[in-house]
Amino acid sequence: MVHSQETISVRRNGETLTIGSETLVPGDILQIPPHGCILQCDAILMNGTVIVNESMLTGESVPVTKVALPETRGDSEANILSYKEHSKHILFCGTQVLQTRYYGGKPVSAVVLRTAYSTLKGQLVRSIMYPKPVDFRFTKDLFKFVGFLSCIAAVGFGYTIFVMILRGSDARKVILRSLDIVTIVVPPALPAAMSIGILAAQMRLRAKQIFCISPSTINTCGAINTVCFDKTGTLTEDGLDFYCSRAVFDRGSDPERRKAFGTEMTEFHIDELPYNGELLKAVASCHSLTTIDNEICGDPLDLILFRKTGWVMEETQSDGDIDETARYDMLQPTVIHSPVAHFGGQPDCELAIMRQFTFSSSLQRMAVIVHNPAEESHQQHLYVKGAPEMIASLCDTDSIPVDYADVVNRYAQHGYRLIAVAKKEFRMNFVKTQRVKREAIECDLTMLGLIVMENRVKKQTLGVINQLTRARIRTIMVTGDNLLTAMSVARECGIIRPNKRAFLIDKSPKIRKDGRTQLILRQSVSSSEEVVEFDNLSSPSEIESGNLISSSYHLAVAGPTFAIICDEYPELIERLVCVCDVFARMSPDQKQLLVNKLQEVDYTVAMCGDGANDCAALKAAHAGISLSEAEASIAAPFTSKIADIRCVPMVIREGRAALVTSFGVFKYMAGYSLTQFITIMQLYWLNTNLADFQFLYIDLGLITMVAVFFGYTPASEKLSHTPPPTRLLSLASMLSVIGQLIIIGAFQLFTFIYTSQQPWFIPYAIPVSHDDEDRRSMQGTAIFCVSCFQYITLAIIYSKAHPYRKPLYFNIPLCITLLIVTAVSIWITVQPADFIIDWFEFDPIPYFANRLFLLMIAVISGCVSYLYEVYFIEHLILKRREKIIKRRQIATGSKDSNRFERILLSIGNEPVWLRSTIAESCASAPALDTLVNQQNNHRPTLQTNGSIQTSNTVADDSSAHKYLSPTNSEHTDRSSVHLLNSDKFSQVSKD
Ligand SMILES: Nc1ncnc2c1ncn2[C@@H]1O[C@H](COP(=O)(O)OP(=O)(O)OP(=O)(O)O)[C@@H](O)[C@H]1O
Repeated sequence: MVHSQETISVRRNGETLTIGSETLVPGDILQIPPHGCILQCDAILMNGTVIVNESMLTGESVPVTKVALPETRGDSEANILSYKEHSKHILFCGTQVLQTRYYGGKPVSAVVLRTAYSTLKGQLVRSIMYPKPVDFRFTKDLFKFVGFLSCIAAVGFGYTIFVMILRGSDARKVILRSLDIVTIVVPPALPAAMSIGILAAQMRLRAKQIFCISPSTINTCGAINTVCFDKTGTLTEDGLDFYCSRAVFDRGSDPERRKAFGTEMTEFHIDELPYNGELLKAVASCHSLTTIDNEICGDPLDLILFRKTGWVMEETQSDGDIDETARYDMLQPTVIHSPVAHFGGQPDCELAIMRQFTFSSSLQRMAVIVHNPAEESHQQHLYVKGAPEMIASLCDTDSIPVDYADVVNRYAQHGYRLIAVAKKEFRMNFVKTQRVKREAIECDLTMLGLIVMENRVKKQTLGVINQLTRARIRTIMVTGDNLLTAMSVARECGIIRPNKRAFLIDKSPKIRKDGRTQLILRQSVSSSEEVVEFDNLSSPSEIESGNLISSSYHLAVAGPTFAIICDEYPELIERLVCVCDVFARMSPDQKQLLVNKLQEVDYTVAMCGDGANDCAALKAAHAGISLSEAEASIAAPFTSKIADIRCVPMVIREGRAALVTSFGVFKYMAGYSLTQFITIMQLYWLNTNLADFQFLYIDLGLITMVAVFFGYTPASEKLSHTPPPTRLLSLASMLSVIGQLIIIGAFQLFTFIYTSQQPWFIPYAIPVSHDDEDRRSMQGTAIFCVSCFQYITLAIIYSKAHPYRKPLYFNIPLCITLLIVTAVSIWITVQPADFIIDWFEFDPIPYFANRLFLLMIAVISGCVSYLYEVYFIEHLILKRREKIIKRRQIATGSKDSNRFERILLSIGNEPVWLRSTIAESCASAPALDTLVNQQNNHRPTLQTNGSIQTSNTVADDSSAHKYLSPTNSEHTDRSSVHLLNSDKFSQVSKD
């Protein structure tokens, strides 16, 4: 079965894969489209043929083979491109690596492949690897405008035939001239000219270490109004710091207090840990690290934890005798052991990793089966580590401390990243361990403890988020991490503004009367300790009038609740994505779904991320920006070598500059062709034409040179409040081009008439011979001279692009070109040399005063054009547009508030209003009825200005902070989103 269509869609259905209605069986051959695709379970397929094998159908986990890798090149972009270019077949499929290439200055290691592999495994075919084609209104408008120009060409075509026949021209001349008109009106150089701004922007981005593999996306970036950020590695540092571990101890016979967390341990000491140091053994063995060039590589989290244990990893036969790439074929497992006590001593503990279940974002966990050689041969240990909720759901409830949720929430609400660790012991022989299904053994686990990691916000993050907010670009966090951690980080980095209240939507165990899951809204109380700089963000009146993209509230939601809303409340989803700013515990598919939903409500979305779990969203977004050179960059059109989010405003600024450049070039090219069209129409009336040299001077000297340098004006340093127009066929653009043509046409006509009225005027005589056509006419000479300045005026007018580009004088090559052509045009007009008269086939204007008068006509024409553009188009039309945008933003602001209100109402059909408190405050918690009153006071009400207001009786931030601060003083230096603790807070129902 050969599939040669552009895209293939392969769906998993039970144990089979299908393409459309056809079911794949082993042995089937798939032809992969040039841009590649990801198959469900075992393969990233790149441009080639793949034979379907058994493991692809069953989704079996198979080890990745390491292959020899060629020399790497330093240039990151070249590597990305060559990676894409050369990975023609399959990166890995089944048990074989068919082809592997170097990438991003480093070999594509087994680790990278494994990460991608594990992320993809078990999921439906998600995406084509290459960025999707850009669907942008600008391109559509472009085609429409070219269609409009073709109509004008058709009119000119008809006119030419009519005039030529009227003047008695022969058929050859009629055909030649009428077809000439078509090439004049629809300039063939238009596509090349249009890409100049994009190329210049791409070069500037490259200089800033941002590489773009899909240049057409640059223009789209000019219209970005929403940016989704991944959290870990994007907003926060990639490298985490180990903060502490909290082991679970057995505290005796009281079933209530049997399992409890021990104190915070900043070091792993085997003798201080319960269960014989199982937590340490789990942390040391449960990872997917590998050695490349004698260096341990892999997931940063795994790396930090492994280093913290101080244990040693020995991959198969790492004595140098065996080639690194051949080791995966050997059966001997990787061994990790505790450090040797002294020189020549034996390690206390040695563990062999028999099987690895790699980390998966959707499963939120990874696991290993390990064997201790000192134990009986069939005795195996399973160590699992992952998201606390996920691990808890796989554990025996008896093994989970009662305060588990409290402890997890307390760390999470201060922005710590948590990993839970669990174990299981079982007996199984080696062969079975290789075959056993993951789900079959990852159950009935014993909780070993929590690992707490510090995940600091990058120092550049806050500034960039503020910059985007000032430019009224919406920022959203979409992360796979815990909701409370996400909200804390969102507040710290300014996505949740310090002056705003945050609510989170949660699912309740209750079912509504209509059979849908009941949703509840919880309120988070913000700490006011972090003051985010607003600079000149907005005047208070602007905020009051709702002139900000977001309303006065922030909403947050976690993946599982998001899934329920998608399934059971489809009518809410559109409103939700308009007002919700934090999306946590999102699986890779949900990240992509969110981007799609935002696009459906007409947002132009950029996604910035770094992990394999962001690939789908990076590809789905209008502009995907990858901060990593690993797998994310394959899906994203932009890859920043500098791994922080400063690249986002840079890309948007360059995108805006490129977009306005494309607009400018297009209007310039349209203006030029129509100006020439007007000139030609008049000359055809006389049955003459411009001379070859005149055409050459206009096309090469004036148009091509100007068009080449047009895009070199750098992007403005500041992100302006209003985005550039994205519609080519907007009122302003159309009025500009048409108005300029009327002005240009009027002045040319005046020149034509003026010349023919002069006493020295000699009318054009139609030549007798066809072979040596004499095109010299006085009107032709006069119009040519005036039109040269009109082209220059158009270039000056259309290369202005404040506030998206710097002023024209920053574009030195263009300024020099304009100065040279102006000087040459003055010379040609006022005092042409004999050879110029000869080459340009002038019928010279005899008197200097008249030639000067022509120059004056050109100057007046230029001034009128300039004033028309500046005062009529920019001040009247574009300023009005800005006002309309502002008004719309106000309307959107209140619409968002309305949406928010409606969400509250929809959720609150049977409202359960929840007041946030935590364990410590419960002792002094007010009585239930007090809480009911308080809660009702907190109910948001819609204000006249459309914003939502809660009562002033909300506990002030400082008191909330006093209540909610954890005992450890180190916590206080982190911004916190103080949220309810699900078990301990007082739940207040208003039904
Ligand atoms: N190497 C790992 N081993 C085990 N569990 C992990 C590992 N890395 C992450 N986790 C857990 O799985 C969860 C989901 O991880 P995922 O990579 O999808 O998102 P993230 O890294 O937390 O956030 P982001 O989407 O912002 O990068 C994490 O919150 C963490 O609890």
